[in-house]
Amino acid sequence: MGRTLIEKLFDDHTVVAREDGLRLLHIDRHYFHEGSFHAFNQLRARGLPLRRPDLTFGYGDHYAPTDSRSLDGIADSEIRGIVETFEANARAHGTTVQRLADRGQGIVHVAAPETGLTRPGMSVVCGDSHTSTHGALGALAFGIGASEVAHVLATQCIWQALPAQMRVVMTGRLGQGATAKDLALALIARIGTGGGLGHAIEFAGAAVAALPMEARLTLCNMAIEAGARSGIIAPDAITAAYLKVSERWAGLHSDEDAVWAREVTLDAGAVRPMATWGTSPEEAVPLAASVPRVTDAPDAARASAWARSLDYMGLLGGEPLSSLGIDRVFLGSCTNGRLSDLRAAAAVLRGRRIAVPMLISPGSSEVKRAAEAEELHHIFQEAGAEWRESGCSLCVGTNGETVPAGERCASTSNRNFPGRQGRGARTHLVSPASAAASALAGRLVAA
Ligand SMILES: CC(C)[C@H](C(=O)O)[C@@H](O)C(=O)O
Ligand code: SF4
Repeated sequence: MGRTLIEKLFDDHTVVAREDGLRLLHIDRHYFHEGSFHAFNQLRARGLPLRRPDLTFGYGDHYAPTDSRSLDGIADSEIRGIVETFEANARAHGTTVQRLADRGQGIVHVAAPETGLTRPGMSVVCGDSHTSTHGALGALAFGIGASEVAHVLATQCIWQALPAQMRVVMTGRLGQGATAKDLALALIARIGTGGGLGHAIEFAGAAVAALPMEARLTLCNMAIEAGARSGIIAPDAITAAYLKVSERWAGLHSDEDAVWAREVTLDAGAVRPMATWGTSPEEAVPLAASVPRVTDAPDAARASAWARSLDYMGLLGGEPLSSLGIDRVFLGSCTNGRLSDLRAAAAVLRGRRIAVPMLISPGSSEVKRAAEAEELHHIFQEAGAEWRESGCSLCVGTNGETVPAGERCASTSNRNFPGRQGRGARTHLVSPASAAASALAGRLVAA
């Protein structure tokens, strides 16, 4: 029987296979950020050394201030303490670490792939759900919990069950003005945030094959919002060009006769620029459409979820999205903080002035340097936007940057749960081009 790419990578990394189906997998890359301090505490409590400092890489991202690159620039002593602990743990265990002022600093899911650390065929884990991003490079990549992080620190291995295999085939060519972010939102709107639960998703089809690498990273990043723990795309010539290598990774693809527990087909040509209207990534519609009414809900469960979402978002239902005034815009995050994302926004903003505040945080310090080399920052600043340093920033607000309660924010990040960008903040997830167009209009619109 044929195997899927994920099944092959599981087999390749299996050290021990237990009778109950659990496998002990060897981990090729373990990335960590400030949030992994619990795991380092567990390691210390048990008096264990770090098994493979050479395969463990730290990135300061969640608590990174975007207005300064020095620890002293962090006014909040609790936040400063978390960043200090992160750096101290890396130092104590001799890992590579990207601190605030280091050239390689950035959001782990942006900075690690761009330096070629994540490669096809590898197993990659991080104590962070969006580790699925790295699957865009043909790696078996998934987020793990704190006690699992401790296990990896101590053994460089992890026990895992093989997930069910799901294939999402995206046919045709991406529609006019639509991006990988819109593809992801359209998929999640269709299958729901539980659509990929218990599954690893392989993205395939002509529309996926045509996506540049940064767009693939965006797509796999959002696999977790569809409920899956992993997203993966078979490596090809685009992967090789991105990594600047000539390999072709023979065998790193699903066999023709592989068996899929679930298959979904999406016509990419029909996908339009999307936005979320509610408090779940599945509550998304085309920007040209209207907010749904509770009475449109397909079932009673959805009707009550929608009612709660509309209430939190300050909406009645029925409003055209383009009539919704916004208070601010965030461009950044591990979903859409890469150079191509900044270019897409700059193309919309060039020579124009924004109507509402816009904060731009590049996904990594390298993205920042590359954008400045192209003078994108001048376009942003002349448009009136704030050009900041790299970090998770307004995606999650753990660095202290938040959206004030009641404000509506068009954001290129990946989550819109209540309070995600700050207590009472109202998030509308969009692509970089739509975020820029919305900043100009002061309303939610497509470019
Ligand atoms: C803080 C971290 C563990 C969390 C995650 O797992 O994804 C964060 O990155 C997020 O996006 O919510
Ligand atoms: S940018 Fe957002 S989604 Fe990505 S790792 Fe940071 S907090 Fe999580």
